[in-house]
Amino acid sequence: MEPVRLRIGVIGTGYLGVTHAACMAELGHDVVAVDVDPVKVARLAAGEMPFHEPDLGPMLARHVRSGRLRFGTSFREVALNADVHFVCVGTPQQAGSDAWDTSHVEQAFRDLARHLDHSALIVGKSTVPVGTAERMAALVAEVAPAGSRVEVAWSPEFLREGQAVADTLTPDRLVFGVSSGWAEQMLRLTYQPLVSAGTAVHVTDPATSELVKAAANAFLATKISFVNGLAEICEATGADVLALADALGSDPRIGRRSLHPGLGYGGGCLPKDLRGLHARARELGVSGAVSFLEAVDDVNLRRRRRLVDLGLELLGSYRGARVCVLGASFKPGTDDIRDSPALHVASGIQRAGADVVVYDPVAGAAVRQAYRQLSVAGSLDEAVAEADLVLLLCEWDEFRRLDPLALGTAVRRRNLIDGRYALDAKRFRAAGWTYRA
Ligand SMILES: NC(=O)c1ccc[n+]([C@@H]2O[C@H](COP(=O)([O-])OP(=O)(O)OC[C@H]3O[C@@H](n4cnc5c(N)ncnc54)[C@H](O)[C@@H]3O)[C@@H](O)[C@H]2O)c1
Ligand SMILES: O=c1ccn([C@@H]2O[C@H](COP(=O)(O)OP(=O)(O)O[C@H]3O[C@H](CO)[C@@H](O)[C@H](O)[C@H]3O)[C@@H](O)[C@H]2O)c(=O)[nH]1
Repeated sequence: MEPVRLRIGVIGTGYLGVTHAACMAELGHDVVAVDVDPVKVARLAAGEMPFHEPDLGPMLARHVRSGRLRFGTSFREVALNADVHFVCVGTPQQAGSDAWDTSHVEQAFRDLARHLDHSALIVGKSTVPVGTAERMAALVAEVAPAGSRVEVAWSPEFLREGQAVADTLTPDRLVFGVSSGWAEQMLRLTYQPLVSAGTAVHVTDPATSELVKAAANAFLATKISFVNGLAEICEATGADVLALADALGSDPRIGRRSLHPGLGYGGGCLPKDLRGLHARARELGVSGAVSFLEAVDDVNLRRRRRLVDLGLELLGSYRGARVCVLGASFKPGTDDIRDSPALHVASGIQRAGADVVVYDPVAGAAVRQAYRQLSVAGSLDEAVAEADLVLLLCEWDEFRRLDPLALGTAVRRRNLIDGRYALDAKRFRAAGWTYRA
């Protein structure tokens, strides 16, 4: 089947929206994207990336130059120039509650639908509480101009930051939560090159598709906390958690991926989606059925406290000590510092009286803006100089290559905590380091 050139709208140009918009252009569609942040839109319209994501910059610039990908702030413009719209706005955790804040989603549907006077499909991609698609369909019916035919579907996104382009263009699966054959057909046409290439397509109802996404992230978080709980038993007994994870993960029913122990999960997705699912279950009166999600969250946060305590054990006191934190983003490959475990630990150690200096290969600017109280080094050498304790909290390749001898001459005391099990303990111990993971 020949690829079809569709007119695609993208609402929200954050990590998900920009990736989705550029990849839709890459699949051959004409794309127009809108956001409420005019500064971000101006940068994107000039072909510039507002955040760090490997491989995305050149693709974005190429499609902006060719005119196939456009950015703006006018919902009317998007409504007039597209037939399939993807809503990619943020759904952060509500202040003072575990629930997802869906106000941006509601606003986006409202602002788009009131301009849609033709036949169109609005596809939610944001991660939301189950039942949101149904609510949005009712909202659209209320605000769309009389005579228009606008349908709502939900197709959650599973991309990982740092691999966002590859995950979008070669996903494990596509999930189409639709209420009609027409909506399914529009989504199949949108993703036609991927469907033709054999990507698994799961066609279901919107509510199930919303739950698939929340369940996937809750399951990944559970795997990570499971191995991290065992890491603490290993610490108490001298057992080797990496060997345990390898042996456990080689059972295909369990799998080795997302079973890497360490400081635990952070970012703009896993923490808030786990809590959001639990909060939704509470609203539905079934929270007991997923009560383990609370334990998953507790184990995850316990890892951060445990790391602060471990540093104290090594130093005796944080007062007057210089502590170097390597890595600030929530994982390598991104400058995203939302719910960053590394920065949570860095702030805790600073509050305990240490002089903390943070270094990250790409997230330095974001840290300077959001954590004004932390000092941020411009280079690895500057960060490690005269340190009493080095903490590796995000496993960038630059840190994996650290030479224990060279590092040993830069610091004041050879204390190292490898919060991500990324370094060779034997090499560091042989070079005189007190190494803990
Ligand atoms: N980041 C990821 O890797 C990823 C992957 C899969 C799913 N998701 C989900 O996708 C959604 C977006 O996540 P993100 O990481 O891209 O968030 P983000 O904060 O990076 O981006 C959200 C964008 O939406 C814009 N926005 C807010 N309200 C708007 C409105 N009414 N109209 C238009 N634009 C609006 C914001 O200005 C911002 O640019 C969330 O639900 C998230 O859980 C994210
Ligand atoms: O074995 C592992 C794997 C990950 N992590 C940590 O877990 C967090 C999340 O990692 P990852 O899942 O790779 O990153 P995200 O980009 O947050 O992606 C998750 O969240 C996205 C947003 O919903 C989903 O689309 C993805 O499928 C889902 O993997 C990071 O802090 C990692 O350091 C571990 O500690 N151990």
